Amino acid sequence: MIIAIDGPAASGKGTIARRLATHYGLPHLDTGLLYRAVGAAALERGVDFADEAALAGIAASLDVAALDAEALKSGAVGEAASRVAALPAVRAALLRLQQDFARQPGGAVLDGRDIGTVIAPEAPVKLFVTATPEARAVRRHRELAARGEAVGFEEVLADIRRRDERDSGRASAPLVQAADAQVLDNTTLGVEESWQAALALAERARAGR
Ligand SMILES: Nc1ncnc2c1ncn2[C@@H]1O[C@H](COP(=O)(O)OP(=O)(O)OP(=O)(O)O)[C@@H](O)[C@H]1O
Ligand SMILES: Nc1ccn([C@@H]2O[C@H](COP(=O)(O)O)[C@@H](O)[C@H]2O)c(=O)n1
Repeated sequence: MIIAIDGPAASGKGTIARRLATHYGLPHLDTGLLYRAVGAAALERGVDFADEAALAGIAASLDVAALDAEALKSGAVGEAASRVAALPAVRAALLRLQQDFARQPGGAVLDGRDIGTVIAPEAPVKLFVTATPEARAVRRHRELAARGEAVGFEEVLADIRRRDERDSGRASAPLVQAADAQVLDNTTLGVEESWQAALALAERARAGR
């Protein structure tokens, strides 16, 4: 069974995806980490963000087993990720890897922006997890503060809005709700309530209701 979870930045889709994976005993891929790894490498190596061929080369040679999720979660890397993710050649270089992960025997849980629309449109369970930009900025601000990143709330909110615009407005695999996705708006829900709501929606989709 493939479970596809999409949604904007800091909507809580990763938290839900991890818990669904544990609940159903499925492998999980946070596809945002792939774009973050390309963005981080570009920053580290000083690659021009307009050099699509060089960035696609980095994407094609990613060692997925070596991704350091913790190190890739900084605000600067998130911004770099959303810039490289707008480039069709970068997306093309990461496509097969994600599709193979989704289609492994027994299934998988993937979260990102285009899982239900591009990577695994055949997924029987599709959730689109969202919340207002303000609610998401509160979450991201708290998360960055816990990492020791001293950044103001207004800056985080502006970053969230900029990323929403870039992710939804790009021509290549934009962030968009799949027609057959179930929407979970967790603006007023805490982590536990959001998880319970997601599980109920997943169970409903599994039962074909
Ligand atoms: N319903 C919720 N209420 C409050 N905080 C939440 C909720 N869901 C997740 N969080 C917290 O918000 C932060 C972002 O959550 P998470 O990483 O799951 O979001 P995401 O959509 O996967 O983000 P990204 O787009 O960066 O991958 C985390 O610190 C998480 O613990
Ligand atoms: N399937 C995906 C996943 C991510 N992106 C881009 O990567 C950026 C970082 O993702 P996070 O989920 O870790 O925040 C994100 O802003 C997207 O631009 C993507 O395009 N497709």
